[in-house]
Amino acid sequence: PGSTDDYDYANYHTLSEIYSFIDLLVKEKPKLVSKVVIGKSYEGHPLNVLKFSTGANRPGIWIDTGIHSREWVTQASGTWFAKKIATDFGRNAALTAILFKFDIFLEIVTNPDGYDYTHTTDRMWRKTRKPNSGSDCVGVDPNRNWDAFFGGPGSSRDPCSEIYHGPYAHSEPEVKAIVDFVKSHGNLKAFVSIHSYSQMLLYPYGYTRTPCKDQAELHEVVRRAVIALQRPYSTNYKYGSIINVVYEASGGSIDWTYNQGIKYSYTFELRDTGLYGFLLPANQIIPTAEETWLALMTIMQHTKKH
Ligand SMILES: O=C(NO)N[C@@H](Cc1ccccc1)C(=O)O
Ligand SMILES: [Zn+2]
Repeated sequence: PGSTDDYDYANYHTLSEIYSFIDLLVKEKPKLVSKVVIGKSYEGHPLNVLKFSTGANRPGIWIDTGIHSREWVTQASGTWFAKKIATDFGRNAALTAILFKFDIFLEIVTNPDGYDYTHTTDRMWRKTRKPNSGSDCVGVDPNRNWDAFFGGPGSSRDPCSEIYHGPYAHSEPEVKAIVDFVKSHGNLKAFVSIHSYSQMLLYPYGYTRTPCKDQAELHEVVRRAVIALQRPYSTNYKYGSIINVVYEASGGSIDWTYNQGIKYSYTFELRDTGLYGFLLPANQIIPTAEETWLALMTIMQHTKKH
């Protein structure tokens, strides 16, 4: 399309269509939006991060979608978030205030090789697409590859497993690129990783039942975020720590970011609760993105106040 106004937010798109959207948004809003390439995927696709910034040396808020490639409503929601931020800046007081205090970094296609593969070959692909030496099975679970109790329970050493943790922590270029970005930026105040499905809003830890030190505060934030999310379409979310609400999982991204000192580390599990699962109908993209945005605004406003 000639403009991001004409992009079809109510449909799923290919990798190249999303890359074109990203470049178009940067072209339309050069003062607010820029593209930061934080690395390359195994197959050589650029790891594109949209940066929304109103000035230099701001603390940052990170949002990633699509780390698991089959979770298509997340990349679609990420695209909608990008347009929402660009549209609301200067119009919505709360979002404008957030952007005067924080940069927002949004990685829409966090696993491009896997995403392309779900379009061409296997719609249900979850992992990266790097071959595993000594195995016919391809790919590592990018949400088990982080240096947070790496290789622990709730991950697998079997390259054929959907939760294979990889040969070593940060072995996957898609993960290493974010790790390096987080470390080099050095001033991220919130880190949100968006998955589907189950309708849950989660905070650390996944690898231990020991409550994280900020558990009370994080729980209060997600409680309020879920209430905000519920308003438009009465979508009900469960919330709490990963291990309590979902299952034990080691090597997860937000456990690592939390241990890096990024207190406001959260994972979303978007719609639905299993009726369609990963194959969520396209007509639910916009409602899902709209309700999720309300929860994200709650999280970002809390981050701004503390
Ligand atoms: O993949 C999904 N849902 O998409 N479930 C997540 C659950 C989770 C979330 C956060 C940290 C660890 C584990 C997973 O990676 O297994
Ligand atoms: Zn996932």
